[in-house]
Amino acid sequence: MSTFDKHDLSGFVGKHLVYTYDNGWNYEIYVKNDVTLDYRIHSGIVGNRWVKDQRAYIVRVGESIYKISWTEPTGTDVSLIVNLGDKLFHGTIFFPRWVINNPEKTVCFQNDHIPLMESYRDAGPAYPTEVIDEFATITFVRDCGANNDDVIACAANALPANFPQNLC
Ligand SMILES: C=Cc1ccc(O)cc1
Repeated sequence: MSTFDKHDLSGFVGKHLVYTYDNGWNYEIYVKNDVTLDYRIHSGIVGNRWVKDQRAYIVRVGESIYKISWTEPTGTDVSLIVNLGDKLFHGTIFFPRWVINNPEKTVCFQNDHIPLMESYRDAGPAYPTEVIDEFATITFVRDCGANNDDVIACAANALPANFPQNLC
């Protein structure tokens, strides 16, 4: 029997995190509410891609441990473990083959191009899936409250050079 309320996401909703995967890819997420996240990619094969209002499954699996999973209009599937207590993060990204072949096609503010992303997904090729399975180091965490549209509001290449220090 767990000692915490697995339905209570109040310790996670509103969190804004910046983290770097062990492969060097730098990412950022904002947990907008119980079922939604925004994210921005700073570097890696799809650096400068950003997304708002991605629907996600968000669950609490430990005192300060959460899991976020979703499937994208591109056909990319993602599952993240965020262990706030130990500042430990792990991500698994399941890229369809077409994204690996042409990552630049997904580098945009996705919300403005959903039908295009779905058409790429449907055209494929989907397989073989490329699985990226990496730990990450959380370098920045803050609380921004729920449903704050100012947290992620531009591409990474439009941020000030001192980001995220300018937010403290
Ligand atoms: C493909 C999106 C994505 C967003 C955040 C993250 O940590 C990994 C993948």
